[in-house]
Amino acid sequence: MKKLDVNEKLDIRNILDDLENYRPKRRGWTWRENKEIEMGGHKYSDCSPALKNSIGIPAAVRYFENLDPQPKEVITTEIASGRFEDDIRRMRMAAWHGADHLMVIRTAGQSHYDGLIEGSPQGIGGIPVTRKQVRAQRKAVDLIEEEVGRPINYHSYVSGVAGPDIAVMFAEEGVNGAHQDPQYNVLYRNINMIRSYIDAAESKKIMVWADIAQIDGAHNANATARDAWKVMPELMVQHAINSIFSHKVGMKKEDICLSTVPPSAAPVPCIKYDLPYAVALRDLFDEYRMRAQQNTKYVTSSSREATVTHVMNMMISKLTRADIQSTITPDEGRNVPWHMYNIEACDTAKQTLVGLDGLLEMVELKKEGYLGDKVRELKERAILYMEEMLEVGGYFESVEKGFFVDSGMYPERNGDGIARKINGGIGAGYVFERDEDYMAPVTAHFGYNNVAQYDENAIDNPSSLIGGCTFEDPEKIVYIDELDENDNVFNRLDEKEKYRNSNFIKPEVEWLADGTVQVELFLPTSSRVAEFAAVEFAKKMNLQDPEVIHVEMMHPSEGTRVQVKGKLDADLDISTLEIPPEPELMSDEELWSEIEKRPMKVVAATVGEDEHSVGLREVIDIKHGGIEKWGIEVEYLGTSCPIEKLIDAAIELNADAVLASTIISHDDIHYKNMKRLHEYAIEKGVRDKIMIACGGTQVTPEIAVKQGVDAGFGKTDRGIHVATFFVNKRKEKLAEAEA
Ligand SMILES: Cc1ncc(COP(=O)(O)O)c(/C=N/CC[C@H](N)C(=O)O)c1O
Repeated sequence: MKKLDVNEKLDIRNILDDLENYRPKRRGWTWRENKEIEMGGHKYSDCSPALKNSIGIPAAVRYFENLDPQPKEVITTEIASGRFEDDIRRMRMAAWHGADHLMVIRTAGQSHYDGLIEGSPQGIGGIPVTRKQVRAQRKAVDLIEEEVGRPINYHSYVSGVAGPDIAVMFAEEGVNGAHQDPQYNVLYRNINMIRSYIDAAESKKIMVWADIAQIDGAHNANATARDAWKVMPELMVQHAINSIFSHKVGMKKEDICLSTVPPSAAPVPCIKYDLPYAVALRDLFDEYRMRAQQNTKYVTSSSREATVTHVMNMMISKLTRADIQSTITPDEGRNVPWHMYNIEACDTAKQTLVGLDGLLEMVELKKEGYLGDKVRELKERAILYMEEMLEVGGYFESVEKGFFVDSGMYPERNGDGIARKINGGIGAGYVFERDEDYMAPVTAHFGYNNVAQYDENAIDNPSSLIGGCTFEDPEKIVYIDELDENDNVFNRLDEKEKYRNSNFIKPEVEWLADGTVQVELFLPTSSRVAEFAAVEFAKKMNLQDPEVIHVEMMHPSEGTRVQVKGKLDADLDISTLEIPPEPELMSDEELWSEIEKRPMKVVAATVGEDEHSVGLREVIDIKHGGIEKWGIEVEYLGTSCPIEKLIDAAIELNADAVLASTIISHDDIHYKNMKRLHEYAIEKGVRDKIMIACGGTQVTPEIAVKQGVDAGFGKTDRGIHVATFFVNKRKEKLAEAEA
């Protein structure tokens, strides 16, 4: 497979080529290396080696030459739009933003499929996890990890009625991580508990063979409980059940990850619940891995609010321990996640974890007082819970009695837990004892397997009886390409061919050319009215199927913030765009040495009858990277400065340049002022000695230059642009003078 070129989009058809013969490069999970690193002149204590290619957070790009340190925690993003071919593109974006754990949500209800599904049907709320789609994504991720320079863990779920089948396929396809917790089947998918535990033993043994890291399902109780913090005692019990069960099946403790969610969120005083719980959990399970999941229970349609909740969740991770920091997209409360929000979540995780680097070298958790007492109390509640489970006869009986997800905080009970019958649920009665002569010639098979009846020497290697099973001999895998001639990736690719690797683009949020855009409005009316008004405005903007996705009251009558999504039925041929060349910007070092070598003086003012000063001050002052930052001397004449005064001052001070700002643009007065500056400098006989640069929020550089001045600067230009221009222009004039 050709390596990815950063300037070329991932070619999905290439990925699909010869998929039958793709074999995974490796098995097993990869943890990040945690070491002290030095980057950009800073020392980091809790980070891991940087990437070969990556995109730092916006501040890194703008102020720190893309300084992009990677926290020691593995960072997860959950991706599954329903079209795996579009998920692959998002995976590449997420990897560049620091994700090295790509978790693929399964399509709605896949837990109830009683066998593997094949081909590439489109999913709902996730992708149908099929061999072809897993293989295509793992193959693509091989290329993506080459591009960013770090192994990436590919992950999905081993659960549901076809759990063991999924486990075998994951082992064959080189999947690196999986959720596996029989309690999930029982409580949330009503699959028979005996069946679930038998399947789990088989699945876990297969995962052990494949070195697949396991994540449990305790977080689901958080999401399901009435008040999430009320299930803290039982969450520790759930973790214990799945962890020790997994270990007894043969799983290494460092591959057993507890999926732990800070259970509460503001406006509840969340750290008072979340921190004691996080400490208690890590005290009890110090030999296991922590997979810190972010709170999804109290997420609303406000992506800002979700982000703040997630930052507080990561404060908990940093104050205690997280081996995996799993991110939830901040828009989870309103959409199936969009590209941009997966990336926001990754950036939030990276920014927070790196920003809190070294926290525990400066801050210590109190063992006594409120925290110590709560930690102890939670542990006691958990132990009592387990003791009562034993009293009633064990796990199955306690589930039947509705122990789990009761809305009371144990030992308080409200009797509203999720009860399941030991002999009820899907798959009940479908567990059979293996016959005396039962034998399966396969690797990593749990339980009774009478291999000896055929060959005493094959007991530890049953598949040697058939020359190896699919684990040893992947040629034995039966690869099915497609089953449905309509619902498959090839049809979807054809449908969007116009926009694949072409000059045509359309806006999108999750699928190529899906046309979806989001508009943000402030409407000076009540929330109820704003909701309906926003839809009308969206229609006026030619958006089809407009739908309000977020309403936030600023005041009952003064105003409302509304976000609307809709489809824009328009595309663009980018080859028709007139894109001016990017200005070459000089680096700080170059500018400092140029001005040190040859000082520069500039006279600046806001000209005409214009009192605006902020923009010009931003371009001058050191504070926000103004031209004084590089040693340029500026004589500032203030606002409403006559044209003549500005040029006369430049002459008197023997200045190299004049910098004029004009915000007011009525009747094109800003361009008239520029023309006047140019002409007056000629009248005074100094035009060739003085550089003239003019700027303002309404200035279009190309039009400014037509007035005779040397350069125009618009609203996106900053001090660096002006300083670079002055230095380069002066060099040009000196060269002309010497010629
Ligand atoms: C132990 C277990 N098995 C299977 C599934 C999913 O399985 P179906 O949806 O196909 O039933 C889940 C789901 N958890 C939610 C993911 C969450 N966003 C997370 O990051 O953990 C699970 O926890």
